Amino acid sequence: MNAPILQARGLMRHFITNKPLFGAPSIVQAVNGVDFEIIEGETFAIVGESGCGKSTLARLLSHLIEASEGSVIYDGREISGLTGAELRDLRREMQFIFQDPFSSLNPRMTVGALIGEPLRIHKIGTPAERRAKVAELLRKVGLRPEHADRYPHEFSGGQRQRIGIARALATGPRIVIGDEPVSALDVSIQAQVVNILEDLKDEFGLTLIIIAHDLAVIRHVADRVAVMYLGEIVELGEAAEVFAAPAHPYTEALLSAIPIPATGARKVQTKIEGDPPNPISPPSGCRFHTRCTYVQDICRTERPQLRDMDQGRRVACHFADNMSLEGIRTDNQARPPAVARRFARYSAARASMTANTESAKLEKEE
Ligand SMILES: Nc1ncnc2c1ncn2[C@@H]1O[C@H](COP(=O)(O)OP(=O)(O)OP(=O)(O)O)[C@@H](O)[C@H]1O
Repeated sequence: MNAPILQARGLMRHFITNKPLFGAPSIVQAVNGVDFEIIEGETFAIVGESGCGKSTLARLLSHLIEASEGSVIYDGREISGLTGAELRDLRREMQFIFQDPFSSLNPRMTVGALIGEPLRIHKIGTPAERRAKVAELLRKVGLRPEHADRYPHEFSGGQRQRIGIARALATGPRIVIGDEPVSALDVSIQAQVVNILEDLKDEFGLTLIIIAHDLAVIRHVADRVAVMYLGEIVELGEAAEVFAAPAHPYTEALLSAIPIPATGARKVQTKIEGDPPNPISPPSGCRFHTRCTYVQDICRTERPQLRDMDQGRRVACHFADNMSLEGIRTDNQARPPAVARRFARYSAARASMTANTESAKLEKEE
């Protein structure tokens, strides 16, 4: 059974901006209290519109920035307390792939130096071993060892992102976080790069966290998906099932904007109008109520909690109930085998976490 490798608990990050609103400093609620766990070996996607807090969440998970409140637990340890060797281990074990392959690679370094740099920083191997590792990684991402002597500008966008992937894999990480890893690339090569990432994930036994504003990018690769709106998670569940039957009106609206592959047409079921509200002054009640087709009075005043529904799904909506999940197969037998396996793994991990939390509570009480 795979255990949770990363957990967010009541995670919050607020920024104080320099632009005062009515004379007082403004506070941007970039991430506003999120709870979830990522299971070792899964591909976990975080999706939502631009500005909803995805990148801030990724930076919190990897301890690149401090949380305002709440905690991140990596492999059973709270990361805010890590220092020295433990912090270096975390940096080695958790690597990033950035959005823009044009600006994220230093143009003055050769590809070999770029891929080998994390090995040098972490003092892994001799120079000869590092060169051999660079050659191996170049092959793994579909490039050639002789490309090590060239410079990033000699490569296409897709090739540069492969170089970024090779660099991320150099230190043998356990978790790779791709922050919009393909959104700067031509649509025709996005799938290639995502597939390489997925293949390498299986080969190296990685846990993959993919951040995307475009659901089409993660549709075929994510095991589970967390949908964010204005700093909060509004829906979380098995990707195949969230895609088949979205329970939150925002997820439904996001999905309706995905082009239908055969025709390129957009399947418009639910309209999502306007831009997301400003996270400096988010709407009261449900943050999505100003754009929700199904809005009711209660949505304007009471904030819905993220609650457990059927089949590991968690949803924050006053009106999401089991009815909206009726399209989902209820018995594990009827699921496609891969989904059934992942679901079993996830349910078992959740059950063990709940049991651990309960026994910790009991110990505390005793
Ligand atoms: N250092 C910062 N100081 C002030 N505000 C910030 C800072 N970093 C992020 N924000 C604000 O926090 C909110 C969330 O930003 P974030 O970059 O995490 O969103 P995102 O979903 O990743 O968006 P995008 O896809 O456009 O990068 C935005 O309103 C952003 O302007």
